[in-house]
Amino acid sequence: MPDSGPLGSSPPEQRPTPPPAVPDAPARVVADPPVTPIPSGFLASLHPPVTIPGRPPTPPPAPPSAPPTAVPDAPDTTAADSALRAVLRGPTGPGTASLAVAGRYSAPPSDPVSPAPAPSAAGRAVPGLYHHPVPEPDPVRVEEVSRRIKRWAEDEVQLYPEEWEGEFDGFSVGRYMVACHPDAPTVDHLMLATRLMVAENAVDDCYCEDHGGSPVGLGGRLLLAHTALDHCHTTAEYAPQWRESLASDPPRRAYHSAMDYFVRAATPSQADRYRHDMARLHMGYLAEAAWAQTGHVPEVWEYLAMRQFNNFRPCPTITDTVGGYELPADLHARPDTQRVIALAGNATTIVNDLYSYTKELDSPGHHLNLPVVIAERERLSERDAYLKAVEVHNELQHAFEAAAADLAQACPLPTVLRFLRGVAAWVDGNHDWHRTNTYRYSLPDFW
Ligand SMILES: CC(C)=CCC/C(C)=C(\C)COP(=O)(O)OP(=O)(O)O
Ligand SMILES: [Mg+2]
Repeated sequence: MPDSGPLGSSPPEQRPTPPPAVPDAPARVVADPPVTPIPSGFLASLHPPVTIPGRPPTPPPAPPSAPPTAVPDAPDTTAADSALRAVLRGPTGPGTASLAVAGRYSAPPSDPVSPAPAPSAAGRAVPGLYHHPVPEPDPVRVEEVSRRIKRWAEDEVQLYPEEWEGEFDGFSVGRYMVACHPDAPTVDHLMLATRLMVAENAVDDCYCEDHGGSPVGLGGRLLLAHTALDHCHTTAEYAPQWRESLASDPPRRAYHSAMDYFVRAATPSQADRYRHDMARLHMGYLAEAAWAQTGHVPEVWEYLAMRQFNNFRPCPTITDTVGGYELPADLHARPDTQRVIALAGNATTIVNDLYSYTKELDSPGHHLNLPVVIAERERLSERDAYLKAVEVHNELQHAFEAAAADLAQACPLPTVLRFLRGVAAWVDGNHDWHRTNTYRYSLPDFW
């Protein structure tokens, strides 16, 4: 990798072989356009109305028949949301077209607060969950990303044995990443996110969860895998053993290869941002594992703190690399940017807790997720705990949108606005993938 010293660099023979038919060329960073209009009501463009061809707009989903108990679900048209909509719609006027997010905003202009139609793909949204529908992901891109990622998984990193192929296909990572990155300029850019997503899930499944994972010894495995992302700079005597270790199991091969592609497309500070986020993720895995080993059920706030680390954060924070531009490190490091990112990660991860609830109840052991922890710690029925977890999610999602609006007002630079739109697109795409992935998830029977 370009940013590694001599002892840490991968030898040429370990580099992934570019596929022969449609090359996975390294994606390039594209300069951000020099446009600086300050948006009024930027929030609106975070979640533009979704229009599905051939369908008239339809009203928003009806509220759940059993409404949440503490914090009422907010409709899609609150004052804060209106502001957010305007901000994230992006600037208008001469020279601003390139700031619009591709695909996402291609529908004819309409009332920014008009409700989105019912989603076209299968899968029901969690009743009462505050979310924003997304346009159907571009099927041509989905197909191409799906084709390339399978080739990468099978030919470049030998990720899974034959019997796991159905599960790999059922994960639908192509649909996931196309929905989450509507502004990716090319499929090569989408592949950066797709490889990392597959690698992250391989580590979670094989080291932590149901494909051979265990809390026992997890720290050692994670640390060694982390060196595929953050190279080991060691002595001449020991470096070859470290290099060999990177090819020694599917999770490490996947991390190593996915990171290699990513580093070649990212700036050094983007790569380092990703490493930092992955260290956070691994710390979260370790806290979850430690609690599993001792049978500890955390307080709800402690669980939420753990889940802030065992979290999707590394996915939305690469939105600029995948979009072919860079949010400069000093803007990324601002406390208000960090708050936006943390809230986005937290909302998306609680979405996972809600959609994966029944899967996790059926899995071996006592799998913690937010409804389970609330039920146990606050002595609520499973249903009431689940409904409360929906409210927790909604509050996090609203807080994310409010924080994004504040940041857009405080720092209305084009790259900041585009990054905010990218994070919001990731949040919405993540929800859509969970909703539509009926191979993997099903809702409980609480309504
Ligand atoms: C893609 C990525 C960074 C994943 C890291 C953490 C992770 C696997 C999640 C946030 C998803 O949660 P969970 O492990 O509960 O996943 P499933 O419910 O099994 O889909
Ligand atoms: Mg889960």
